[in-house]
Amino acid sequence: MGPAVSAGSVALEAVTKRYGSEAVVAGVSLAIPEGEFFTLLGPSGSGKTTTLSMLAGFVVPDEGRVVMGGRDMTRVPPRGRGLGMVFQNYAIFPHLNVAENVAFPLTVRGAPKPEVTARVAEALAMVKLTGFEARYARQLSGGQQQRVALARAIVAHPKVVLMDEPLGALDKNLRYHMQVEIKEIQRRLGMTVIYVTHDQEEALTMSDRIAIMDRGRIAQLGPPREVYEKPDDSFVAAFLGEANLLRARRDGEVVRGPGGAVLATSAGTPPGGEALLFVRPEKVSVAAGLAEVLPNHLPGRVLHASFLGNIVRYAVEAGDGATVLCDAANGAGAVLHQPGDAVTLSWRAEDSRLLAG
Ligand SMILES: Nc1ncnc2c1ncn2[C@@H]1O[C@H](COP(=O)(O)OP(=O)(O)OP(=O)(O)O)[C@@H](O)[C@H]1O
Repeated sequence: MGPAVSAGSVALEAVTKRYGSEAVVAGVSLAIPEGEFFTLLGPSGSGKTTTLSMLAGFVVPDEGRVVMGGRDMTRVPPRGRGLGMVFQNYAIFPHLNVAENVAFPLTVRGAPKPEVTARVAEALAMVKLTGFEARYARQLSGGQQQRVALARAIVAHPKVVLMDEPLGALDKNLRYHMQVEIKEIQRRLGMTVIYVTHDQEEALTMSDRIAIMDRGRIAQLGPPREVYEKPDDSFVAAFLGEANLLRARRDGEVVRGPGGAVLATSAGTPPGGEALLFVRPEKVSVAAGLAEVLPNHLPGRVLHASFLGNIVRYAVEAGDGATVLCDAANGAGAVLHQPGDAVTLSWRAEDSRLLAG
């Protein structure tokens, strides 16, 4: 006997999908343990939906295997996979009321009526739609319709739920509420959720791990904080939030940045002399005046100051035409620098990384 395989585990093994000669998913391998909230994040066209569709069974890979709960599912049709699904355009049925919509996955397989009634009530309670049983889609807000879709996805207690931009059509506040609700339901039921989004904040707040996709491949995979703070390359750094990527070069033992300033970094050793120094805007502090030039101190001049409420974002010219973005918290007693002011930028070595140029 091999090791026990949890029913909710999901794996892709070297999966490739081509349309014509183009591989839109190119040799992707993933192993997702049961109960994980796993997100595929990436720009438009990077292969997220195609990857999810291969998990769902709507698309059959040209190469590789799809494995669920230890079973090869590569050629099993969607119905046979026992998954819950919430897709942005997988709308609820207009001719069925809320209770009938939610009951659908159970009624198609002929579940006994008392069980259907009990499960529908339970699922509607979870998405906070008790009392809405008799309504139709046209009598529901966008957020309520998405909740119905969510209730329908979980009603049969699937081990794995796939979600493709389920909150894409909702406004910001509603989106936030639904994010919290989805997370809560996922934890409560111990479901594996595989989630597709191109919204970086959503990915960061909801996920246990994120795979960042770039042109059909996984550029980086890890917990939110790791991919945000320790990007492996400039694509990941720039895609996930704001990033300063300053031209830098190795000069013997030291790294020099804009204006020849000596910069210490914690990690990253690209082979060549040319490199990019990565540091997030919120890790850069801005002080008035010109300080002594030490490692990780750059003299500069404020180009713009954008007041965003809780933070002030500065664009600072820092020599050799480099512009550095710095986010300063608008906390108690915060001093606002003005365009034209001479300032000194600084950050901790461990908050910066040297990436391939
Ligand atoms: N049926 C198809 N025939 C041909 N090309 C396709 C087909 N489906 C997807 N593609 C192409 O595959 C690439 C990946 O598409 P996919 O929908 O997986 O990307 P995505 O990352 O989900 O993008 P988005 O965020 O825009 O939904 C795109 O270039 C797309 O045009």
